[in-house]
Amino acid sequence: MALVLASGSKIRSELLRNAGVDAEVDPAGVDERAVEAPLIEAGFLPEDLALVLAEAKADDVSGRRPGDLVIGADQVLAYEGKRFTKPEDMEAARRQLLAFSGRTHTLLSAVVLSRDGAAIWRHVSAAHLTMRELTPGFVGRYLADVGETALSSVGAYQLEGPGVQLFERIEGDYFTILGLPLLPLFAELRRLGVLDT
Ligand SMILES: Nc1nc2c(ncn2[C@H]2C[C@H](O)[C@@H](COP(=O)(O)OP(=O)(O)OP(=O)(O)O)O2)c(=O)[nH]1
Repeated sequence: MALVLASGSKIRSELLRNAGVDAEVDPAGVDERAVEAPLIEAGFLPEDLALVLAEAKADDVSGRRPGDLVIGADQVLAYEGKRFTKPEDMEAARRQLLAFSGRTHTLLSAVVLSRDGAAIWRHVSAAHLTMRELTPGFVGRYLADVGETALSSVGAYQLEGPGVQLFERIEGDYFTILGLPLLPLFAELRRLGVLDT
């Protein structure tokens, strides 16, 4: 039985590797926008959207890898009742950061374990991040500094990098913010006998 990460996210595979957890990377082939469209229509909450998408990815990969244990994850940003995905381009990233300036947004990170195409464990956690008042000049210099990496994160920042300079307060788990709530995931992997106790 292999442990598999159904994600193309660099940070997610990095977090597992740095934690000494061997997981084979096998990104899911799920059209996230198609999966979520009817759910958004139906008024699903952001945390439920994240869970559904994480489960869709885990089920997609575990369905074609009999017997393997597959980790699916998804992160959604919620702000004033709206859901944000990764910014399309640098201009969208600039607008998004200025809109969040001085306000608090929430990151919801869901993680699901699936085997043989069915979920066996689900978890979602939230973190609340308060940005300090940002000037257009600062945002411009920040984006020039980080470049296109701003587009690989749902909030247009990487907390472990210069993104931390955007914030005045953070409530919640660091790994939830990076996109993979390691502590509850590892507790379940220990319970399943996959990780050493
Ligand atoms: N390095 C870094 N990445 C972050 C941070 N906050 C969010 N992210 C990343 C984690 C995920 O890769 C991405 C959230 O988007 P998704 O959950 O849709 O995952 P993504 O499309 O990247 O990969 P996947 O759908 O799992 O194949 O944002 C951060 O502070 N640092």
